[in-house]
Amino acid sequence: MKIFYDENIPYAKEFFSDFGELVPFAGRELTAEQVKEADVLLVRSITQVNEQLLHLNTTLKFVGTATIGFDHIDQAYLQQRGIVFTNAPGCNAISVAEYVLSALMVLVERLNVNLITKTVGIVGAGNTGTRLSEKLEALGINYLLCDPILKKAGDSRKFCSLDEIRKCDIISLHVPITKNNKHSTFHMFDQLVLAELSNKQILINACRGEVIDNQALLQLKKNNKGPHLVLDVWENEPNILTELIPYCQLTTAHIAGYSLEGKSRGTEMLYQALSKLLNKPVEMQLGKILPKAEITCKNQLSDNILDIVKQRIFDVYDVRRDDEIFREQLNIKSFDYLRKNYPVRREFSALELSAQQCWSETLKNLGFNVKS
Ligand SMILES: NC(=O)C1=CN([C@@H]2O[C@H](COP(=O)(O)OP(=O)(O)OC[C@H]3O[C@@H](n4cnc5c(N)ncnc54)[C@H](O)[C@@H]3O)[C@@H](O)[C@H]2O)C=CC1
Ligand SMILES: O=C(O)C(=O)[C@H](O)COP(=O)(O)O
Repeated sequence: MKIFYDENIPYAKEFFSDFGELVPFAGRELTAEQVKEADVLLVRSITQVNEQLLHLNTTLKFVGTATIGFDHIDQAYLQQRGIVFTNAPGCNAISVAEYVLSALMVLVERLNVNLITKTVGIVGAGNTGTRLSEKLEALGINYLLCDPILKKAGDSRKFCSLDEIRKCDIISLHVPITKNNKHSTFHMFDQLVLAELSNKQILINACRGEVIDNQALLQLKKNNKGPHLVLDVWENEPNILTELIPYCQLTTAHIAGYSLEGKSRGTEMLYQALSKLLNKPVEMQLGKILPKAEITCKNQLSDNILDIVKQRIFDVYDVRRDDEIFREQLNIKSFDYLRKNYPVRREFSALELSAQQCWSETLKNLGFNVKS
């Protein structure tokens, strides 16, 4: 069996060697000729999987993307060919939620904001939106959820409209990119919507770049208007609108979901799905492969709970590191290079803390590994 896998899939060898011959490929460069003998194709979000790629292949049985997003997959075509498809729902939801939290902690400092008095509007209450809401709840920060699809499906949580979200102090986007349906998200934040936002609000996009009209955003910012921006994702990646970068408070190369755990969970989920398809026992576990984290905790300088939480968050992940790399290196290295060579980042759960302090419960609820 020939298993073609994107070279950026972590632990592919560990998980898939027993299934057959492994053939790595560069995500944006895979051709129909190369993949024509594949039995299994494992991709990440940058490989377009469609008829154009697969028309020479007659052997493919399984396509897996080690990501939650599947806008790069022509599912109807795969179905028509009888090829089993799976994505990796939730694999990186914690990672994105921790990215957002780290960004909020930076902006609290920089803009002198009292988070406890603010409301965060979460658009999309799926895996990531939910993880984020849980972390905000742990901190006692008010939030609103907008997800008309889950509301209609009978989700018992309280939902609000997008109009209400637009009035929130902080808006964080966690929707898939969709076009031509009732709940399309393409340019959900277009010129008209963006123009309504004030320069006191914060807009965070860590889902898909096309949810915000980037040109309209740039024009607004050039006119000294519009919200504070945290942008992880961009229209037309990897050829992004670099003019927007100086107008962002924080800006990164689509790495919100790139914790080691987040990326590797995607691999593990594909391994589980392929094992099921081939009736093989699930013998490998990510927990046994992941290295022990090396995280240094800085001394906490305050007894204020939010300051303590902020320090522990930055100990594990300070988004300013990625923002600096992006601003300094994007002229020299490509967008894809920065993603491919992303430094190791761990999730809060990788930091073991003792439960002696009164704020331990808060840290535990945020996802830190608190031992009693
Ligand atoms: N920056 C990054 O590294 C990452 C980006 N993503 C992106 O974030 C998106 C969300 O991720 P997950 O929460 O894991 O996906 P998910 O599929 O679990 O949740 C998405 C939610 O959005 C809702 N939704 C769809 N259209 C909507 C609309 N018009 N208004 C409000 N809600 C709507 C859906 O009902 C669903 O509950 C992914 O589709 C992906 O494109 C995901 C992971 C990492
Ligand atoms: O899971 C998703 O959806 C994402 O956006 C991933 O973080 C994308 O990562 P790559 O597949 O582009 O490495």
